[in-house]
Amino acid sequence: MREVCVRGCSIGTGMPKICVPIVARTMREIFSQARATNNKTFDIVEWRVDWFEEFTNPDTVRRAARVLRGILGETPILFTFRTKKEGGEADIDPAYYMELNHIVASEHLVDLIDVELFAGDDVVRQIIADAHAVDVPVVVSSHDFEKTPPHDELVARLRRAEELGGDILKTAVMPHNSRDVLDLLCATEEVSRTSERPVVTMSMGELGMISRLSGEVFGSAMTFGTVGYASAPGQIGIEPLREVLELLHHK
Ligand SMILES: O=C1C[C@@](O)(C(=O)O)C[C@@H](O)[C@@H]1O
Repeated sequence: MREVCVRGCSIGTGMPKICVPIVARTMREIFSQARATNNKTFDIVEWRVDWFEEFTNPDTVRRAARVLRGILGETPILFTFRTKKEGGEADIDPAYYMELNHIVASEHLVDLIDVELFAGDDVVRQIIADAHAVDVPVVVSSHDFEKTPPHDELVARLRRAEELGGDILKTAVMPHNSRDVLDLLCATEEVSRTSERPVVTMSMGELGMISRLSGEVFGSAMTFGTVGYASAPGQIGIEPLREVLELLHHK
């Protein structure tokens, strides 16, 4: 399916969906960042749990997820633990990575989960199997905060995410020149045209900002925008983001 639907939000059709990251260290910050999104127009919230200083306690994670749900209502929640080597704030033991994802998916505390492609095939397969058993779709993601790998490598990573069973295929990379941005856009166009799954890509930093705006043209189904707090370089506020997405929207 080229479309993934969560709480009525279709990822893979129409305008790219806007996802707002929550990058909070404490319960209080989770509360205030979530509240700040109320009355704003966007589609999905990504809870970047690697920022949460109590992520090692599953009960606190459960409690925080319930707080989020209480504030966000029907807004879909994407649960993401981003490890340091992929640009995140913390590292996690693979067994606990699997356990945490299993808890939030099987208890339906969130609507989508993110698993890192480079966590290793066995870990990725297990997390996907657990999530699919309870009908929770999985984003399989990869990141390079240093550079943009060559076109063929970008395509290979997205295809591998699909082979492993990912429902959404995602990659974020850092450009050093405009050619790198074009490579990312080319790979996005190619995979989105030929794969069975929605693709989400971004070229980071200021140079790559165009890729966060042009998803509908080149085949990226979701884009990350901020309500005050960015989780990666090059993200812009959701209001200007939405204006440009609407401008570029075609039926
Ligand atoms: O993987 C991604 C994409 C991202 O790195 C970006 O560049 O917008 C932001 C992260 O929060 C998210 O998990």
